[in-house]
Amino acid sequence: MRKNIVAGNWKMNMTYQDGLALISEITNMVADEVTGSEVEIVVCPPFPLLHAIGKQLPQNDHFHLGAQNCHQKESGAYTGEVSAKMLQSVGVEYVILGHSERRQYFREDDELLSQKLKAALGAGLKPIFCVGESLETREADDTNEFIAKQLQNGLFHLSNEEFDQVVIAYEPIWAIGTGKTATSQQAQEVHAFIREQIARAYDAEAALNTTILYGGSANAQNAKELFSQPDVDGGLIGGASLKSRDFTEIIKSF
Ligand SMILES: O=C[C@H](O)COP(=O)(O)O
Repeated sequence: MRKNIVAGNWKMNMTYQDGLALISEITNMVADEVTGSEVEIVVCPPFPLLHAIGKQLPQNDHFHLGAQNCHQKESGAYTGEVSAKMLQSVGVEYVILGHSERRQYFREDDELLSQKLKAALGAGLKPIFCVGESLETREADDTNEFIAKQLQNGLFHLSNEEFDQVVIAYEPIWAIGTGKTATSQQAQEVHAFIREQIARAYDAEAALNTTILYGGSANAQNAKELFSQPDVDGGLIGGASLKSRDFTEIIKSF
């Protein structure tokens, strides 16, 4: 079901104490703003903070807990890893998969991501699946081809029922953490293209019902313009999700 979502990806930031202080500020600031609105806020802290942050989230339809990664297996001898089932057991509802930082630094490829998607869905989690091109790809005018391939190889093997649970995040790599945001027109073009690809792989209804978020230097100043685009359903926010005032402003941008 298509929704307006603002997801905060804290990445590898925040100690336990800092995280609790941040979430308390966010929930206090946001409380009145979201009453009557339909926006979903997904908070994605690092693993050690998940349970405690989940406990601090108001028990209403607006706040949801997300993780930043999961392992592809359900359990076993995988030292240092965390399974989707473990995440689900501490109240996690969403999990970010295919983030460009994981593709780049941890060599996660389409094959592995396909397995992670299955594991997440099998544990009842909703994947936030990231796609996005490098600057080189954009400058070579290959953005659409690249995104189509990421969707085809990483995501479109899912059944209709599985795909129904997925949120897509378009995150141009050149815009992540660089302060260089895609223009609202650039974001809209790619989001519309992603919807076309979904319609081809599944059907028009699936395309219409999929939530597609934009990520990459989204902030309190540009969120309104980005979110006003017809195919942009919200944002996956990195840096600005670590500042309560900025994150609240972004949430208010719908
Ligand atoms: O997951 C979030 C994205 O990577 C965007 O990060 P950013 O808002 O710091 O550019």
